[in-house]
Amino acid sequence: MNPSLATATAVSAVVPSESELDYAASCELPMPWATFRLHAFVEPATGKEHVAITLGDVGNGEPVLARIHSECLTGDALFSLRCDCGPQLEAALQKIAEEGRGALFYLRQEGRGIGLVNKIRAYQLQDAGADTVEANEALGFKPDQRNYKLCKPMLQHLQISTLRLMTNNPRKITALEQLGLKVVERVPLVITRNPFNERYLTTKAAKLGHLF
Ligand SMILES: Nc1nc2c(ncn2[C@@H]2O[C@H](COP(=O)(O)OP(=O)(O)OP(=O)(O)O)[C@@H](O)[C@H]2O)c(=O)[nH]1
Ligand SMILES: [Zn+2]
Repeated sequence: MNPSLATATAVSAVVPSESELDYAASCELPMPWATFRLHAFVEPATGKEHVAITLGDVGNGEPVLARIHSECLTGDALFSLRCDCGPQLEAALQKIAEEGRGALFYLRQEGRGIGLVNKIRAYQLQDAGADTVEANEALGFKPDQRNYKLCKPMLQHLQISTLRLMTNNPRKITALEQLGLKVVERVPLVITRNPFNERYLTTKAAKLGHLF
């Protein structure tokens, strides 16, 4: 690689920016199901790094099969059975590969926006009997602190205008529509229950409106 190009790219990633989200770089990402494309973005206000993973021609105007996935280190990377995040991530990438076209947005809003350490505090309260909503509230947080506004510049960058969204969460669709984004279809993403996530999934349906 040309060394002057490497320097220019690295410097541009740290130049202060007033935009909501800056595109940084993209590369090929071979996965077990297909070779996807990985796009990196930086949120100047927080320094958080977000990614989108795409397959096929997502910018051709046709609705895009998409997953907007919130970070869950325990479920996505550490095989935790307390939630359904890891299997949902895998199922979404598999469905996109089956269609040959789609996008997954991996947003760094761990623990429904409260962060990893607070999520572990919430799990500790759940080990003592609280449900997932009560635990957030006991820590002084709303049940769901997430914000999907970063999806807008990511979608614009990828020239995606309409989504067929893989989710069981109707509040996520409402939040996206309030941002002016078009969701033309909800594609369910239901994962097999296990004894460890049973109560969590039941609480999500009863208190957070998830459809299973
Ligand atoms: N605060 C908190 N966050 C959790 C807990 N369990 C999972 N999470 C986080 O919840 C987020 C995923 O939320 P879900 O409700 O499973 O999914 P969703 O994105 O709202 O809905 P789907 O699109 O149907 O998956 C991730 O950021 C996880 O880290 C918990 O008990 N407490
Ligand atoms: Zn999870």
